[in-house]
Amino acid sequence: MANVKNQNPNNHHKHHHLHALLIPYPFQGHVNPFVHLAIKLASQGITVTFVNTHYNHHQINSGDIFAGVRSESGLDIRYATVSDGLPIGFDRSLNHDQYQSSLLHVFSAHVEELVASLVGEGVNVMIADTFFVWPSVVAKKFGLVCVSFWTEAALVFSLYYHMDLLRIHGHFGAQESRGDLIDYVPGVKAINPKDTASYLQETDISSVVHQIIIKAFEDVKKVDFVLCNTIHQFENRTIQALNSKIPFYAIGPIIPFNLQTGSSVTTSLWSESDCTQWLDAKPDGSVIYISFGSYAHVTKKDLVEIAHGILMSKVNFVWVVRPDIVSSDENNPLPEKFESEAGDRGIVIPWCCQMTVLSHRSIGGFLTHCGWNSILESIWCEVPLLCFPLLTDQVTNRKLVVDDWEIGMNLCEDRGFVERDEVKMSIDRLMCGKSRDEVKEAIRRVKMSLEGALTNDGSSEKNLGLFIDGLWAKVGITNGKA
Ligand SMILES: O=c1ccn([C@@H]2O[C@H](COP(=O)(O)OP(=O)(O)O[C@H]3O[C@H](CO)[C@@H](O)[C@H](O)[C@H]3O)[C@@H](O)[C@H]2O)c(=O)[nH]1
Repeated sequence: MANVKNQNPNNHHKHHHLHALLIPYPFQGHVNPFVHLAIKLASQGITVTFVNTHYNHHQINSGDIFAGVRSESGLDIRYATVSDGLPIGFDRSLNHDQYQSSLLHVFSAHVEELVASLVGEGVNVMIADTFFVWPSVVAKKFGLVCVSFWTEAALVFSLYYHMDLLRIHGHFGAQESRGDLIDYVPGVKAINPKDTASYLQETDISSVVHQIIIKAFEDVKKVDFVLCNTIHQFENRTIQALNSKIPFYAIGPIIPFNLQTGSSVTTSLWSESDCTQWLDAKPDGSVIYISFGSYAHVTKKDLVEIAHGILMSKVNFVWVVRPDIVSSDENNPLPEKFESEAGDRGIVIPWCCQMTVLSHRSIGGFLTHCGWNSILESIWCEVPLLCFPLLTDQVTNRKLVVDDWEIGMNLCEDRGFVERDEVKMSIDRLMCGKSRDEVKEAIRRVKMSLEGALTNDGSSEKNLGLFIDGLWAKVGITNGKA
């Protein structure tokens, strides 16, 4: 299995034992990197207990998701489930705010019960998603070292971390937000407020998501370590500045490499369609892959414009149209004759194994909502991006991809206005325009940085080592062994 190393027999800490409890925010874009972090840590000889919610466990429908990895590679990864506070049949997509409220107010009580039952098994570290509002409290209660895992870019972390500064300057939480550049956040080069996470741009900051973010970023100031799914080379200054406040380790990219070598952990919350045979029949680089991730909704109006733009462009496509992409009570959001008009040029599927699709030789572009995992996976597969950010960090990720790294293009210049002619033109530009070669070249360079970070003396591998040393030191102290 790629990226999985054997336990190091010379580990100078062999007399102790680390056992980490990993608790992802229960969304696909968080579960995926947590699963691969679990494998990474277990490959370093750490015992891991991975926690899925009952609901996600039920959706994944594959029993103990680590059974295969355990038997093939002997990694000590255990699996536990916990209630998110709602019945399994509850429609979490349709009732987003109730779901988030349950995670905000109820989830920690269930987590505490689980942790209480596991401390007897030697759990001494908790690695929880930064979006949770309770990690430092729960960790303290059970005497665990507390680690926060941030599954987005360090830039986004830094802006949330400095919300108080943004507030003082009137860039967050003001009745009328300022439009001038934000040029005072340590380690962050001047940024247009329009490029910050959508939640930072909203004037009403009383929503449940705002309550979560505000509380979560108070809590993260009390944890022992932060891990981030980025690389030093991408966000050097931002990471350095954060490091002066909190031990912050860039250990990315954490993506499903194992899919390329056959051994895998099932994480998909929807069942996957296999389109490999269809892709096999298409010429190299001729297909655009389209997906808007697992979380965001798209309006029917925008979806219809995109559909027409795709038809007009004449390129081949694979389009993931999640069953709830508009809303789970809207069954068929695409224009009536879309699939028949597309004919053999394209397929529409509810979900797929994204890494398998992206790494197929026929894929030449990715129309994406700019979820952070999608960006890392696309870079890894050297697939240029067409950006259609919808909300949250996706807005900032677009800036990184298009303006800073130049590895992608905008779908629409005005984010609020999607129009079929512009969609067609953008798809054509990405797939066969003059600037395509430059974008391809840039993405190759960025991919090299990602690869470099993962070599033995690469920055992410070094940071992982430093983090684990830090864990040992902390566990030693909390165990009174120093
Ligand atoms: O058909 C599909 C579509 C997606 N994926 C996978 O699902 C994950 C999606 O993650 P991401 O691209 O980050 O998007 P979201 O699901 O939208 O993720 C949420 O979480 C991310 C960070 O954790 C944020 O960057 C996003 O904005 C937020 O919406 C990726 O690993 C994809 O490989 C599949 O396997 N099959």
